[in-house]
Amino acid sequence: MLLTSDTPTAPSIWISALRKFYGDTEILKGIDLKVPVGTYLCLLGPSGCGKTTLLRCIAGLEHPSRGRLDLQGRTMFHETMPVPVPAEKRGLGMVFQHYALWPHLKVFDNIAFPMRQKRASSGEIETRVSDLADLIGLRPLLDRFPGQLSGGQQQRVALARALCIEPSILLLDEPLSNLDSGLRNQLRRELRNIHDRLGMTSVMVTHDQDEAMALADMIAVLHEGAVVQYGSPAEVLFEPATRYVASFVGYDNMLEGIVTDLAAGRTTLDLDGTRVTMQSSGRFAIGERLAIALKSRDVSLTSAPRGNHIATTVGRVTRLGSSLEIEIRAADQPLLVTQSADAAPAPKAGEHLFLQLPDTAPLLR
Ligand SMILES: Nc1ncnc2c1ncn2[C@@H]1O[C@H](COP(=O)(O)OP(=O)(O)OP(=O)(O)O)[C@@H](O)[C@H]1O
Repeated sequence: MLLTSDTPTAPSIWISALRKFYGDTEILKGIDLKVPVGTYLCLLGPSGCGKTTLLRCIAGLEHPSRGRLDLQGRTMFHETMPVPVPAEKRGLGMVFQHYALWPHLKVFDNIAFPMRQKRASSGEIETRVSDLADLIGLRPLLDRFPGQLSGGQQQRVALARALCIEPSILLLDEPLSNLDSGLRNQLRRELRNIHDRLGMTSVMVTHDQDEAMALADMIAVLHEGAVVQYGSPAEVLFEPATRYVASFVGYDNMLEGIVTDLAAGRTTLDLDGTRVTMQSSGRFAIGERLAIALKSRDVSLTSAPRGNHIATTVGRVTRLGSSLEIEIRAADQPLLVTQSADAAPAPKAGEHLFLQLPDTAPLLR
C-alpha cells in the first residue's frame, strides 16, 4: 500500500512494516505505528526489546532494513530509496541518557551549538538561547561549564540544546535514568510541561512503567522487537493486551480458569469448582482457558466475602517494611496478596479466608 502522508492531517510519525536486522538477527520485527502530531509517546519495554534501536531508526542514526518511515509527512526511509534522509536533515531534537555536553564550552555555547552549525545569526541565537534558558530554568547557569553543574542541570542543558533548533519531534532515550528519584519526578513534570507548551511530538524510551504512565499520551509496549500493545496509559494499565503486557505493568498474579458462560459484557469462569463472573468485553469461547490478571496490592482477604470470591488458605506471611506479603493458595494455585501491616487483623498461616476478586480484573488468553 502506498502511504499518502503529505497532507495537513498526516501523522507526525508514520512507521510501516519496519524491520531491522543485525546480521541474521531480526531486532525489529515489522513495527507499525501512527503517532498524531503533539503526542507524547513512550516506547516501553524491558532491556533488549528494541526500544533504542527503534528510536535510533527514527533519528536516522540507524537505518532500517525494510519498511517505511515518514516524519511530518516526509518520507525519511523507504526500502526502495537509494539513500535514507540523513539524521541532520530530519529536523529532530535528541536527548540521551548521557548528556554528552561539550566540556570546554559554557552552557550558553552548548545550547547554541546546533544553531551555530546551521549558521544562525548571533541575534537569533541570543534570543533563542535566552528564551530557552527562561523556559528550562537555566538563566543563572549560562556562564558555567558543564563540569560545574549537577546531573539534573546538565540534563536540562542537553534538553535546551535539543530544543534550540525548534524541532517538531523530540526524541528522548531514557533521559531521566541517571537522576535520583526526586529530581527525576521534577524533571518529568517539566518535560511534560515543555512538550505541551511547545506543541511538539515527543518520543521517549523508558523501561519504567510508572514514568510512561505519568508522562505519555500513548504507550507502545515492545516485546522482542514487536509492538505488542499501542494504546493510552489507561488502556495499557486496565486492558493489557497480553499476559506479557499485564505482567510488565504490574499484574503479578495470574489466576487460571475455564470459560463456562458468556453474556453481554460478562464472562463466567470456573476456577477449580468456584464460579466467578467478570466484567469483560473480550471475545472468548466457552471451554477456553483464561487468566484473571490480578495485582497483589489490589486483591484482599476477608472472612465476610461479597460478590466474586474464592476460598483460600493462608500460607507464609512476611512483613516487608510497612506491608505484609501473604502467600495463599486459591483454586489450587499459588497467589500473592499484599496489604498494609497496620490493617487489622493480620492473616495467620493456616487460616481459611476468602480472596475477594475485583470484577473488572482483565481476562487474558
Ligand atoms: N549494533 C548492534 N549490533 C548487533 N546487535 C545489536 C546492536 N545494537 C543493538 N543490538 C541488539 O539489539 C537488541 C535490541 O537492543 P536495544 O538497545 O534496541 O534494546 P533496548 O530495548 O533499548 O534495551 P536497553 O533498555 O537495555 O537499552 C539487543 O538484543 C541488542 O543486543
